[in-house]
Amino acid sequence: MEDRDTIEPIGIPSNSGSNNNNNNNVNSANISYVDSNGNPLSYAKTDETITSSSQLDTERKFRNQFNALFRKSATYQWRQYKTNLCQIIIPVLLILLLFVLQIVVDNFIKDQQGYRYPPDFSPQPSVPALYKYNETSLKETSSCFKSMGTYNESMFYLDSTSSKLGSNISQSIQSSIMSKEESLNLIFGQSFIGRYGTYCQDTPSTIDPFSVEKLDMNLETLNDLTFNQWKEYSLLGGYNFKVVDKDTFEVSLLYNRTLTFYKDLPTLLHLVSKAYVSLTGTNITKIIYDGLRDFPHDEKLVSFDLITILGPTLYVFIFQLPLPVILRLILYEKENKLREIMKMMGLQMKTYWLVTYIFSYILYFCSIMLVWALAALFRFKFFTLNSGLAIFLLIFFWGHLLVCFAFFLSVFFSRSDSGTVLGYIWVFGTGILSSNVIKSFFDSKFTPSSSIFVISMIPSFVLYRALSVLKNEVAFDGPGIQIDTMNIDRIQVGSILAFMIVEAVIFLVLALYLEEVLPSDYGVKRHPLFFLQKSFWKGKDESKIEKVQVKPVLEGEGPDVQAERTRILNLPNLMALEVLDLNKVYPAQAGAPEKLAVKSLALAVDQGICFGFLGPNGAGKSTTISCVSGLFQPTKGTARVFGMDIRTDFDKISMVLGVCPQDNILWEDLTGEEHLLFYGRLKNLKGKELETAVKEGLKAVNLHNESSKRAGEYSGGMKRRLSVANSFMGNPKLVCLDEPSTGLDVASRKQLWDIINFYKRKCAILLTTHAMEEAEHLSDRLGIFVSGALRCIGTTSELKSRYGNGYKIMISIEQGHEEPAHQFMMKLLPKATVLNSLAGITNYEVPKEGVELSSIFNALESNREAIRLKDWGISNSTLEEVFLKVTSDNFKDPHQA
Ligand SMILES: Nc1ncnc2c1ncn2[C@@H]1O[C@H](COP(=O)(O)OP(=O)(O)OP(=O)(O)O)[C@@H](O)[C@H]1O
Repeated sequence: MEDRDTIEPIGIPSNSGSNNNNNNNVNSANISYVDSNGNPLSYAKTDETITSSSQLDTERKFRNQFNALFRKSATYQWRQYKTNLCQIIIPVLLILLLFVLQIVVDNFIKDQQGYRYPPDFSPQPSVPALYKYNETSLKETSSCFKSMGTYNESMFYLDSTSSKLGSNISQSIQSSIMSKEESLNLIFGQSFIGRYGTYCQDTPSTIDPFSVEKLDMNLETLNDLTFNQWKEYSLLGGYNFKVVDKDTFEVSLLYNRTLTFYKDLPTLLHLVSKAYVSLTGTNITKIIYDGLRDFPHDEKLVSFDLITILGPTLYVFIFQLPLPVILRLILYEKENKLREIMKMMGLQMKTYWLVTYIFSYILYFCSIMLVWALAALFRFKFFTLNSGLAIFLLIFFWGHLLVCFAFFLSVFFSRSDSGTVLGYIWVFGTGILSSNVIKSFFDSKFTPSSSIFVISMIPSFVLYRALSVLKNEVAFDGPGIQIDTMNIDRIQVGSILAFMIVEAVIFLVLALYLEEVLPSDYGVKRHPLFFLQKSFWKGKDESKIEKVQVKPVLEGEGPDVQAERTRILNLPNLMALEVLDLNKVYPAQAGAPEKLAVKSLALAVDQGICFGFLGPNGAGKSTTISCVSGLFQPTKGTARVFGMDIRTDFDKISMVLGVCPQDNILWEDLTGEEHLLFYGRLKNLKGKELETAVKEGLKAVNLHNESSKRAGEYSGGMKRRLSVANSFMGNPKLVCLDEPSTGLDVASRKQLWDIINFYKRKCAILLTTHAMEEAEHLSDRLGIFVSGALRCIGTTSELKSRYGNGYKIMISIEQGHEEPAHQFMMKLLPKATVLNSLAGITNYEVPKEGVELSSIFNALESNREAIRLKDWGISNSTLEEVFLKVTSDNFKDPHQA
């Protein structure tokens, strides 16, 4: 292992002779940025010198990155099988529930003998006239009519399309009424209603429904005619006038349920009462609507199609259920900064979004296809009568809208829990709203198309619209949507799908845009109008980028920090990292004012060395690393990695950057090996090279025996070692290690040091630590931070000699002889001061200047007996002392002029 005290810059630093100078007399002139030959100082200790960034492999290859991310996501999703299974099983359970409910309802109906549909008319309908419709019954008409109950009045039949309308009809009927015939019956065809009235117009009042010709046929013929022809002639309804005279008007109404869905009942009632009023004048005393009855129709079992009725309400939940799952998938990586670390290590965001899209869609698609298969198996009319193409198109396009909408929502959340909860609230909230409120807008003929348009802008509502169209077409024995009816006025599948596509595109664009510009905890954000900037479309114009020139002098900085500034202005060769007057201000947050975390930081890290960042908590070390690694955008100033600017070339930089952040950023469900494979692939490794790199990486951090264990099952120290191994994958040229040894036991820490020492020379390392021993052991150069600024910079020995307090001498004296021994020491070293004295052991501090170690050694050894000296020792200043001194509140740089 290297002795850090022997590491000096290449060339002879001009302060190297200052070790023996009196600290208080050292001034800025003693610390220089040039060697004895006047060349700028270089500390580089690399195996392979890089002279231009073009020598580096900075290309982000889409194929490799897609492969890396796809494999990682596939493995991750596979491990998430419990969540994914739930996602699939819940809709399946809902379908099963619906199926079971239908069975229960069917059984209930079967048990309720005498129950007839529809049940909720008032007054209650009379028993419908039933035809036992079959070949035999048609032939044996007389027996058929027996089943028609008490219906035995004569009827009048009218259809305006028939030639039976005549000018003398009115009189004929009028006279029939006036002659108090027992009963009159009229049947109207659809064209009659269509011609004379609709619900909202006044026209019905002008109609005289008695202007009909009395049909000369008996009841049987009439019923036969009604039964066999109501479909053909589109008969809407009829009247059975039971009592019609000047005082009383009693009528019952016949309706054609199949044709009108009861919609025309009010019109029919309105027509007849108006006609009666106009016929008889105003002296009516009684109008009795005696009842309703169905047209004669085929005998069939009364059924209640619960599945079709409840379908859209339930399907709107089922089709939306993947939303919270997708949100969780996206927000897990966002919350745990996994997305940011992938970005820092080179991942292109377009690849990230593409792969996330594919996986989200697959999740959705699998679950919905299973629902479809199951519902078809159970013969749900919604899925069996409607055209398969219409259902597929709905599933296909809704999936895209759902995923894009999830992307959009994810922008506004940083925690996966809150996003998932909102997802569920959204699914159930909009589901309930759809079937209770929105339904009436879609069902009503009077909702303006502009309102339909606005409502359909909400994804859940456009889904409901599509589902209810499909449902309407199968309800009441409808034939379902077929390919040739998909775009008819009532259905408009095309326009609904178009809505979905347009919305999907809008939400996707909005999501990607907001991700770029919306302030968030991490990441570099763009100007809100970035898309108007030329550079967005045509690439960056280097000449337009503000040049950052390091200030040669900054007031209040010590001479070594200033010398570093001058060195940056006269760099000897390409640096692994140049930090150029970097400032970072954290904006004010609730209750807390804005914080200047890094102040005009200027330093350079040579190739192949380890540069240590020391400083108390909150000094700005992590912030500096975060700016260099692209987690935060600097407020002012910049940094260059191998000459590439972090403001403009981060895409390239990320390919030669390795980052081990302060927290372990890992996928709990991926193994150590899978982590390394992912980062290796991301950095363009493949085949044997990748395999070897993974093996070596795992061995280096001593995880080779735990390589197939999931990161979530690792101990804290193992996770830390894996984070370090991740950062060194793929031959990075600059590695940022933020407190890598936190939480490691002594053995692991020593092992980590070996790793860092192993990688040194292959790449430059930026190391923050609170362990002085570690800093001393690993760092070729050190900078001590206080309150966001560098207070001193240099090699360990330089710092010790500049800021150390001198030698420490310890003597151990036999009991009772302490005083003469102390007198002896003060005579030998008049400038010595006692640090502490206890139980015969006294510690002295002696300034270095004017002290010769050999003379102290000789004096103590030759007087061992005389002063009753049991033991003694001498040591240099420690880095810890330097640190405590430099970071103390009342520190005044003794070298400052
Ligand atoms: N996201 C943030 N928002 C606001 N202020 C922040 C944020 N992160 C850090 N700070 C503040 O910036 C200052 C520098 O913090 P930073 O984490 O860089 O210090 P550090 O030297 O790394 O400390 P430590 O040794 O404890 O990790 C601190 O005062 C801290 O409170």
